[in-house]
This record gives sequence, C-alpha cells and structure tokens, in this order.
Amino acid sequence: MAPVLIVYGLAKTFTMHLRGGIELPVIVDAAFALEGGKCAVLGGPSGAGKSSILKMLYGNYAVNEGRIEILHRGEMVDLASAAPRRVLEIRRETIGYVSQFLRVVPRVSALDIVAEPLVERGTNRNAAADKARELLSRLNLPERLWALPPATFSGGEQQRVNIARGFITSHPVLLLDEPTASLDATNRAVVVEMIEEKKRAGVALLGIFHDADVRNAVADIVIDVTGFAPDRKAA
Ligand SMILES: Nc1ncnc2c1ncn2[C@@H]1O[C@H](COP(=O)(O)OP(=O)(O)OP(=O)(O)O)[C@@H](O)[C@H]1O
Repeated sequence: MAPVLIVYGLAKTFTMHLRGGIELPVIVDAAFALEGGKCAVLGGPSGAGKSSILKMLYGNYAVNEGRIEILHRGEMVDLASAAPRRVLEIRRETIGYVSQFLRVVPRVSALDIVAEPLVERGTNRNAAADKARELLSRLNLPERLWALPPATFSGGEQQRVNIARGFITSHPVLLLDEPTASLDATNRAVVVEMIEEKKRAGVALLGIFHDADVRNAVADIVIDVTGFAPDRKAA
C-alpha cells in the first residue's frame, strides 16, 4: 500500500531566546513513512524527541529542515512548508491529534466537547451527540458527568473525554500522544480496541505509548527516535 505520510530529512533545533540564543538540536535527518491500516509507534528514551516529532507533524512546532508529505485531497502536500490556512485545512480534513491533556473550555459540557469536531465538520447536532454518547459510554465515563464541564474531572476522566473527542472524526491520519497514560487497565483495553477499529477502517496511526502492554498490542512498526539523535554519528 502507498504511504499516506512520508517524512524526509526532518530536523528540529530549539533556540532558547531567554538563554542568549543557545541552540538545542533535538532531531536530525529523521525519515519514515506511515501506511493506512497500520499503527506506527515512536520509540526511544525520555527526551529523545518523540513528542517533538508529533508536534511537527501536527504543525504545532516549526520544522527547521525537511519535508512532511501528507496525502491530502488526493495529492501529496508538504505540511512543513504549508501556509497556516492550509495547515488548518489539513487538520480539519486529514490529520487528527489526540494530545496528552484535555484543553478544558469553561462552561462547555463533556458531551459537547466530544461532539464538537463532528458538528464543526457539518454533522447535525443530534447525530454528533449520539456518537459522543456512544464513545463516552464505551470509555466508561459515568453518565452523570456528561453534562458537566470537565474542569473538575480526574486526570483519567479528562483523558477519556479527550480520547473520545479525538476518535469521533474519521481523519485518515491520527496522531496519539500517550493517550492511555492516566487510564486503568479496563479503559486501556478499550483504547486498544478503538485503535484496532481505526486500523480496520484504513487509518494510519502514529503514537507514543509509554505503557509496554499497549505498545505491544497496537504497534505494527516501531520507529526508533534514537536513530535521529544529533550526536548519533559521534557515538
Ligand atoms: N518547546 C521546547 N523548547 C525547548 N526545548 C524543548 C521544547 N520541547 C522539547 N524540548 C527539548 O527537546 C528534547 C526532546 O523532548 P521531547 O518532549 O520531544 O522528548 P520525548 O522523547 O517525547 O520525551 P518523553 O518521553 O519524556 O515525553 C528534550 O531535551 C526537551 O527538553
């Protein structure tokens, strides 16, 4: 199957402006590809640059060098050099992202937070709410919490709202930043099942999973980020 996302020569250096402009190279010459129906996992120790790669792929971090080619509207588009408006369009239609923490919006209920991405994409409010209820119930979020804003929810409850929101759409590429970090075993198993369903639907997934059981259950390939370390040639 042809890749839906191809990364070439990707590099990231952080410039510490408040520290006299010190440069911190983190990733050099990263290259990998993602295929539909497969889950790739970013591996490597803490600080290796796994989150930085996900953030570059979602357009949250600027890219210093290289290309991120993504299949969007039938053609390969370079996300690394795309204009902000184009990046937003790609996020709306092609690439989804489940961040580690929920961005809590005051006064908006958990149900509406989950349904919102579908409503924004033109699904009618009732159908979107039905799908949101289905996901929240699958993720065992107690029904009494659905009408409440998640600001006061526990870490695991907030993470389940975040997962439901990230999985409700049908983006062909889905990035997952430690989606199971605060979950118990039952809910980790639900997320594994949801990832398997995305694969069966042809979605290309790229994730960071610190939990070895989850990683082993979902990974089709492991991309070892230590291979993209700036000092690897000196080692
Ligand atoms: N916004 C930033 N500004 C400066 N340095 C950063 C920034 N984000 C990440 N870094 C640095 O880049 C390196 C890689 O961080 P990153 O979070 O990508 O690693 P990681 O592999 O995801 O780590 P972990 O497994 O601990 O989450 C670290 O040394 C970190 O300090």
